[in-house]
Amino acid sequence: MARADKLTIAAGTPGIDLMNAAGGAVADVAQTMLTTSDLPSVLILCGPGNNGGDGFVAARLLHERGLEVKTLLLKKPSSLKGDAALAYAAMSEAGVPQWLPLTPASLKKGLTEADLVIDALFGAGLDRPLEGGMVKLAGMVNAGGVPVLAVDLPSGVNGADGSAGGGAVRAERTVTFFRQKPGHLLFPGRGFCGVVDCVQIGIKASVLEEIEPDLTLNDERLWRQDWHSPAAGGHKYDRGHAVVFGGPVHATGAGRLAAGAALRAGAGLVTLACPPSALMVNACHLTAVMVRPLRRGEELSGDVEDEGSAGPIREMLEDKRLNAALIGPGFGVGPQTRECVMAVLGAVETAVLDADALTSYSSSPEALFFAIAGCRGPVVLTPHAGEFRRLFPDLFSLDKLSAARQAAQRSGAVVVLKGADTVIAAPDGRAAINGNAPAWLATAGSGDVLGGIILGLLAQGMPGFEAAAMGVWMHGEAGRQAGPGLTAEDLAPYLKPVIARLVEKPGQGAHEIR
Ligand SMILES: NC(=O)C1=CN([C@@H]2O[C@H](COP(=O)(O)OP(=O)(O)OC[C@H]3O[C@@H](n4cnc5c(N)ncnc54)[C@H](O)[C@@H]3O)[C@@H](O)[C@H]2O)[C@@H](O)CC1
Ligand SMILES: [K+]
Repeated sequence: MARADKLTIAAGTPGIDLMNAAGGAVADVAQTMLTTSDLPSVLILCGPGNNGGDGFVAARLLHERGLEVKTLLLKKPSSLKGDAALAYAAMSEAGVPQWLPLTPASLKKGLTEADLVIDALFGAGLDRPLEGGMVKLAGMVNAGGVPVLAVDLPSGVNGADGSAGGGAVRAERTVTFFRQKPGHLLFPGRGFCGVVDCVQIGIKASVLEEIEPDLTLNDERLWRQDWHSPAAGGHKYDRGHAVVFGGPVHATGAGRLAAGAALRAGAGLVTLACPPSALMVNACHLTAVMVRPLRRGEELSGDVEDEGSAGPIREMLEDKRLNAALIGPGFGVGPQTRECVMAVLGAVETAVLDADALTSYSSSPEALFFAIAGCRGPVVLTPHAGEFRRLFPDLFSLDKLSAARQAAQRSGAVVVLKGADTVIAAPDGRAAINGNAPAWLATAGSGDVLGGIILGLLAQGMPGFEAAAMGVWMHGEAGRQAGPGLTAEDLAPYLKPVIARLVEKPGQGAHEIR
């Protein structure tokens, strides 16, 4: 954002114009939040930098529009610099009532009188967690029972990574500028933002051509051009033949959920390969998905090395029409699983590794990364936080974005670090943060469906990062469509309307974040 501002200012737009546009947008949203009182009263908390500057602009405009405005300042106006100083001067000139210092006493009184609080304390310039007196003031705002509109970011939230180590102001709405920031999408920051409005203030999208951001919000602009509807004269084999390696008779559901989702996501054919003892139960539940018995030393206990356990997998994958594989869900943890993962990575074009396939490498992650390096096409890892920690113990303490990015670089795989704010990261440094997942998606089997969707997209020939990102997005959309009370079984059918909408919306051009 700092570079976007700088480039815009260098191209001839004065910084104060940007600030006036930003403060104007804040004032507009503030008014939409004030519908009940005849003479609404707005309490504006202004910090020492340009975030405070946006607050001064909003104060001036709301005062000019006849609202009662009260400003509490963290620092004396004489310490203000640049655009913030200009905005303060304009506010004073407009006759906004005299400011007061922000103290627990002035805040307490202000909160009893206000219909709305505008938090313009810290935005993009937050350079450390809130501490001491600031923590107390944020706590008072949060306990005050008055709705809060945050300017750019709720004060205390780090825009770059979503951390909020010292706590933060809890906003009902947040107005941000030009583009959403990671802090609006990543938890815990996201939890403080409320509804986020992203408004345009005169920064041209063309500045991004120079900045070349390698981080985006995960939506169709990222991957739509890499996904194609079936060709009119096409054949099912044009869209790949995916294989899911399923678990033993007591753990068949995960593989079935994944296989069904892969087919629904558009793979031409899907085969579920499972131990012979599990064949009947899978066959009883599946129709369009094919089943195939595959002996893999299942009679041996999980901790016994068995060189031969992966032989049948190798044999099966000699059929080169089987171009994409998923292994891990319900598969079991142990050396046999490692054997099978090695066989898959050595033979198939592209693969998704999930659940037990990841956990089986807890004590030897380097062996997995070595095998990934030897795989012909993209490999996607889909760990949840626990699986991630087992595979990348030293990265777990990092913020989610850095953790996923470093994991992708280290493993050579596309990493989908799952959660309410799933991060998708590629080994080349690109990353996307997902924002469409409803809380209802946190349910048993949901991850198996996600693995299956990504598998289905890979089978169709999509590149790894785009397939993973699109899969995560489709999973979120299906969850939204399925709605409250959903279970994992509901998700695959709800992919149908999601895909229908994508088909109706071909070719994407330049874009603006809403
Ligand atoms: N031209 C521009 O740069 C524009 C900036 N805009 C606004 O400017 C903001 C960024 O302004 P700044 O870079 O001045 O930064 P901020 O105003 O967000 O904060 C910086 C100030 O806060 C202090 N600070 C940081 N963390 C603190 C903490 N934990 N406790 C106490 N003090 C702390 C810093 O020492 C510094 O004085 C954006 O968030 C946005 O609201 C908008 O007006 C649009 C145009
Ligand atoms: K703020």
